[in-house]
Amino acid sequence: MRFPGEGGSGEDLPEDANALAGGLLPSGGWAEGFRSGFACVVGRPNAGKSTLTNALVGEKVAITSGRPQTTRRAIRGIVHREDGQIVLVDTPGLHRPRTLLGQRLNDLVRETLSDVDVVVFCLPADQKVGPGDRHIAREISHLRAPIVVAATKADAVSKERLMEHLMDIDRMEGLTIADIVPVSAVRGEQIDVLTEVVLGHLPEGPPLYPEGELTDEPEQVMIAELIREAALEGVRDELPHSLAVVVEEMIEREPTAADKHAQRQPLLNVHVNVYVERDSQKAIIIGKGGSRLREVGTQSRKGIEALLGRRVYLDLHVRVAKDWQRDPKQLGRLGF
Ligand SMILES: Nc1nc2c(ncn2[C@@H]2O[C@H](COP(=O)(O)OP(=O)(O)OP(=O)(O)O)[C@@H](O)[C@H]2O)c(=O)[nH]1
Repeated sequence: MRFPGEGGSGEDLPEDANALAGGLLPSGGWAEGFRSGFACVVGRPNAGKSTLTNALVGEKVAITSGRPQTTRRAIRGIVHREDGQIVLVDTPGLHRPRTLLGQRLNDLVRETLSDVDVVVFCLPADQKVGPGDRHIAREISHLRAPIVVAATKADAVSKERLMEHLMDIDRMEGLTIADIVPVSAVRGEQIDVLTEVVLGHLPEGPPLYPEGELTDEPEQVMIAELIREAALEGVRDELPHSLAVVVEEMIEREPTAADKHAQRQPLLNVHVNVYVERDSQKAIIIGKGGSRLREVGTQSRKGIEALLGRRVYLDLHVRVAKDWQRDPKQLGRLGF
C-alpha cells in the first residue's frame, strides 16, 4: 500500500486514504524515514524532569515545583515533529524506597522503563554526580534501550563547571551512554538538539498518536495534579508527601438562560477531595478562615479551565486519611 507523498502523483489513491489508515496519517502521509517511539525521562528527585518534559512538548503537561517527588504518575507528553514523534513518559523520581508508597512508585518506574525505546537520564549541572544518580545508573544500565544523558539546568552554572560536569558524566562507571546533551529547560536552550538526538534513537514507523495531541493522561489525573501543585505552593517541607488529590466526580450543570442566550457550555461542577495525613496538616491547607484553600481553588481553577476549555465550578474538600502512605488499603483507594 502506498500513501500520499510517498512518490508518484498520488492520483491513483482513493480520497479517503487517510481514513483507510485509521485516521492516523497527518495530511500528506508521513515522510520517508519518519521515526516514532517512547522515551522515558528519569533522574533523581528535583533533577528537572518535569520542566524538561514540558519544554520538549512545548506545553504544560507535567506539574513542576521546587520540591522533590511532586510527580507521582507516568504522564505522557507527545512531541510532534515533521520527521517524527516522541511519546514522553515522565516518571516519579527513582529513589530508595522508605515507605510503601515509595516502593510502589519504584515498581511503576521499572515497569515503564522496560518498555521504552530511549531513556533520557537527567543529571543536573548544579549538583555533583552523587550516590543517588549512581543508584539510578545501576537501575538503568541493564536496559536494552539506549541512554541519552541530559545535563539539565546548564544555565545555573558557569561554563567551567558545566565542562567539569560533562566530564564527570562521561567517566561514570558501568553505564553505556549513547549521547550527552547539556540543556536548559527554563531558557529553552538545546531543547531542539535533545529532541533531534532522541528522535535519532527511535525506530522508523508511523505516528503513534494523531497530530495535535499532547498527552493521553486522563483529564481527571491532570486536574488532580493541577490542584496538588497549587496546594503545595509555599507550604512547609513535610507536607508534599502527605498530600493526595482525588477528583471524585465531574457533573455538567443544567444550562441557565444566560448560557443559552450566549450559546455557551454550562458550568462543569468538579468535586475534589484533598487528603492529608494529620489534622495539623488539614489546618495548614485550609488556612485562616479558609483563606489558603480559597487561593488554591482560584489558582488551580484557572489551569483547569484552560485544560478543559470551559468554565468550571471547583468544589474542594480537605479530608484526613491517617498515615495513608503506609496503609495498603488507603493507597489503593487513593489510586496508587
Ligand atoms: N535554573 C534552572 N532550574 C531548573 C531547570 N529545570 C528545572 N529547574 C528547577 O528545578 C526544580 C525541579 O524541577 P522539576 O522539573 O520539578 O524536577 P523533577 O525532576 O521533575 O522533580 P520530581 O518531580 O521531584 O522528581 C524546579 O525548581 C525547577 O524550576 C533549568 O533548566 N534551569
